[in-house]
Amino acid sequence: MLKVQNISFTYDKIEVIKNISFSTDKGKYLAIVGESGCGKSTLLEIIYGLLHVEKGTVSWNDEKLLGPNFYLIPGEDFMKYLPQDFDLMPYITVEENIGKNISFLDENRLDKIKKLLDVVDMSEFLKTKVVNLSQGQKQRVAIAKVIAKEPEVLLLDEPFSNIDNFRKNKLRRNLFNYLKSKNITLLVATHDATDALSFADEILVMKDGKIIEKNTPEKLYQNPSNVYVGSLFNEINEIPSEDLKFQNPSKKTVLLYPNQLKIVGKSEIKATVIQSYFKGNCYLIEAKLVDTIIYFEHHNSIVKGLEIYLNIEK
Ligand SMILES: Nc1ncnc2c1ncn2[C@@H]1O[C@H](COP(=O)(O)OP(=O)(O)OP(=O)(O)O)[C@@H](O)[C@H]1O
Repeated sequence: MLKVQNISFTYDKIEVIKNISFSTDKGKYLAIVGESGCGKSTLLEIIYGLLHVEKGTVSWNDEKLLGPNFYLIPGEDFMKYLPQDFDLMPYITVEENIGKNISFLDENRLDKIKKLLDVVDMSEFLKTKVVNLSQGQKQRVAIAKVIAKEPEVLLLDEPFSNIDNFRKNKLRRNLFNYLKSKNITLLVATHDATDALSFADEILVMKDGKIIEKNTPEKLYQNPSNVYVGSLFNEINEIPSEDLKFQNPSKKTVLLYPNQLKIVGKSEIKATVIQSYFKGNCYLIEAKLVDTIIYFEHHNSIVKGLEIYLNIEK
């Protein structure tokens, strides 16, 4: 089990990690999400041992990790970290880069390199020098290199930030399934809702250096505690309960995803259409409900100014 207890960290007198505690079990994938600057990368750097913390501890299987003041080379042997600015050696080949993390004594060295390149869909670049790759291709090689050592714990910071959508879906399916099959404990800092919702065992939500939620993807998505949490996964509406004609509401506002509002022939909820945005599988309709701008999904675009009636889908 990876355990983080009461960690705080300060950059230039500004506290950017504020008394954080959490744990995650071996073989689990914990996604770390939150707005830019909330402290995701700093947290990963602390866990890996790049940053020294005055307060708090990080432990793996009940053994306390000692941090950068105790090691000349940062990082623990059983752990690997892929930062946002992945470091590869540009003037050697993809094979040689990945090979740096596999022993020369390993009889299956080349097979292992090929298998890793298969995971990241880069097989045809085995003999290519890294300098001749695109940013997205470099990122895929960096992922292959970091998993080559089969660490017990893997920390990834925005691992698919340079990968196009066309390739991203296949890549993350391959990678997350591969890591699961190896029982590698995974922490991923990400802005991508799919990385977290579709693959993580649990999601940790950060805001201003603190953890504000930790739960399964289903529970977080279906019952977001506030608009900040919901908006990390999807467009979300925060609508005054009275505008939705709720009788004796328990809360002043209600959080609803766009697919939870449906146009009906007649209802008590009347809104005026402002704009329609094509989303591929549907249109996202922007409308005004009393004084609130709301968004809902519809199969057609709707002309500006039209008055429509809405119902809430359970
Ligand atoms: N080297 C540094 N010196 C001073 N402040 C820093 C340094 N690195 C990060 N910070 C600050 O620490 C806070 C947390 O930064 P961090 O990079 O951990 O956020 P993040 O959630 O990973 O952001 P992003 O999603 O944009 O990568 C930010 O306010 C940032 O400005």
